[in-house]
Amino acid sequence: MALIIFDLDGTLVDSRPDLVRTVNAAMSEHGFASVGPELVTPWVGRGSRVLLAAALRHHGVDPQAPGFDFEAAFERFLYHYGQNLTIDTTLYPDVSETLAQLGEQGYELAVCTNKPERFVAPLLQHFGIRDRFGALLGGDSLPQRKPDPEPLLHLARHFGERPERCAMVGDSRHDVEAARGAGMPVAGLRGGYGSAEEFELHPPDVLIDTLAELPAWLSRITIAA
Ligand SMILES: O=C(O)COP(=O)(O)O
Ligand SMILES: [Mg+2]
Repeated sequence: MALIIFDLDGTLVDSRPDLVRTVNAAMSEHGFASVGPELVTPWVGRGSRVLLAAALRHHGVDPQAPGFDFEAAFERFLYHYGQNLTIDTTLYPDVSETLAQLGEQGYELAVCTNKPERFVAPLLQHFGIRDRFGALLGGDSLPQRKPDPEPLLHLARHFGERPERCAMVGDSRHDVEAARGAGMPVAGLRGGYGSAEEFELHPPDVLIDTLAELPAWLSRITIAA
């Protein structure tokens, strides 16, 4: 048995439109105008606090300024996040089929995302793929989050697997860095939220354009179920 760990945003789902909605709804409470996906996308990937802080900085607010109540702003941000979770978010092509195929092949599957934990199961449930995964980790589930390797190592321990018998699949450098730190092979999905240059600087073991390419890669490396 082997474990495949999936990133969520930019890997299983394209949540960009709803993340833009969330940012804009939260910023409108501070009186700021809407911004587009080209600005918001690079802010995503290191968790919601980093996303909110980037949005505030863009609008000229120092999130660490002594007079600014970041925790209150974050609570409102999470409220809007929950309200805008599945409006325009889509499942990427081939995701359902590939997860089903990998499950049938005997792989354990898990999600490791920097998205807040409370939104992970509802989002997967919305697309009917929640039950494919034996474990879900969000960005606030542990003290560490990607690119720290600990969440991946935590999942490996949870399933009783050695890291070299696990694999990571993600769309950003944070996924590659976390996998490298954990000693796990990693597949990089092109076309997610990470830029092409990111994968040049942080190359995964394989670059794929769709999850449908995963089973062939997995059968080539040594973690075969
Ligand atoms: O919420 C984020 O920062 C990104 O989440 P991801 O780790 O699923 O890409
Ligand atoms: Mg991602």
